[in-house]
Amino acid sequence: MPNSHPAAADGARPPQGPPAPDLEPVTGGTGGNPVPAEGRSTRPHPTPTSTPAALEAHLQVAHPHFRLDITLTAAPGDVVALLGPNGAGKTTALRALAGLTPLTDGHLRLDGTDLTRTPPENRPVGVVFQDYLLFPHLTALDNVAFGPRCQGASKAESRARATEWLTRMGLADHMTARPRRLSGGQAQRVALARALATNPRLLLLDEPLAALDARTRLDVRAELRRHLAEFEAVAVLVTHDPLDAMVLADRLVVVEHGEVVQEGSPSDIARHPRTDYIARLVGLNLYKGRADGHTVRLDSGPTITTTEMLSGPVFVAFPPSAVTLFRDPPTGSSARNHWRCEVAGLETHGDQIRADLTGELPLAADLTTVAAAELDLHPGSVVWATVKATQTHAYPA
Ligand SMILES: Nc1ncnc2c1ncn2[C@@H]1O[C@H](COP(=O)(O)OP(=O)(O)OP(=O)(O)O)[C@@H](O)[C@H]1O
Repeated sequence: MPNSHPAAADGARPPQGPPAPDLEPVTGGTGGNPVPAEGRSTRPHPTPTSTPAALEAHLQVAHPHFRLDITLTAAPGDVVALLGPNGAGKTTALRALAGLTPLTDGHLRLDGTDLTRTPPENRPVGVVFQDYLLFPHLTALDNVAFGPRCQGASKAESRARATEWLTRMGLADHMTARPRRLSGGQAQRVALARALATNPRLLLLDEPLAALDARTRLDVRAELRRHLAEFEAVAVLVTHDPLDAMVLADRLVVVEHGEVVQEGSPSDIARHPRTDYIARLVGLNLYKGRADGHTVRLDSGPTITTTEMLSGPVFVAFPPSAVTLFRDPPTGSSARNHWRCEVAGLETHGDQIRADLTGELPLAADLTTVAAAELDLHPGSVVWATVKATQTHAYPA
């Protein structure tokens, strides 16, 4: 989130004021995105050495109290989502890709061209910022035409390209509207058109749907998915929202504490989470232990019976919906797994109640409001949690 950084220590900031619509063309340009005016140069884009877009980056950034060290690679047409908790370093990574935050070490290659030291305005990169950063005094058309114009296209050619992109985005009737007259979803599409109108080889999107209300978000998410599927170069998006990541991206890269903790397809990550953060994100209870046949002894002591036959270090996961709670120690239950727990908290989760349980095995359990009332659950209640072996999923750690 560019505007939430404690200090623009690297000199990157939103535009100080709108450019004149008939601005003299400046050669180069980061997707027509607002880059620091003082950083503009007249050098053209570096010429790619091969046609297909491919990202290969090792991003190392050292801030006073934070260190980012991640490797990112992407094939042409890939949509990669950087997912992670607050402060994980997602925005820092995105800004490093855009050249807005300099690398302390590492490299960035796009289509085989080394861009490590290329200033932002000379990178073939388009950025959609979280709050879009549209020029408030320019029409939608001029906002989008700004990028091609900066790249040296004539005024007529820039406007023609902007018209084409806005039409593709379903905004033909809003060409002359200024940003304040656009809805959130429309402004998002103008920002996307502005980034795409320069034919970027790398498209960066920072929390692209965060500024939208829930209803608009649903529509814009589906639209954005369509546009990203058509985009033939590399797209990297940053998000907190697992749904956005799963819907929009082919590959997720989960970042925690400035490092990549897991990457893979959305379904692989959902099935095999490797950290607590990811497990919570996809709504699973996750434990680490050592398997010996069908029994997994957790590092914290208790055992879980699973259907998989494994040996050595493993993860075991099961959803909160797989947990059944009893007030008394279960006797007739067919579940092989039962643990004594204490209710630490209760919260509404959709039309269910989610119980946060502590004890020999900390876990989350979902139950209906009727079941919660029958069990007379409240913080401090002692309950027995059971899970069938068939509801667990074990995989090598
Ligand atoms: N210019 C800067 N100077 C010093 N520290 C910075 C700077 N920019 C970011 N940081 C620090 O780097 C860390 C990572 O921040 P970053 O914004 O990249 O995280 P994030 O994953 O995008 O988080 P969020 O989801 O909250 O936006 C934070 O601790 C932040 O305070």
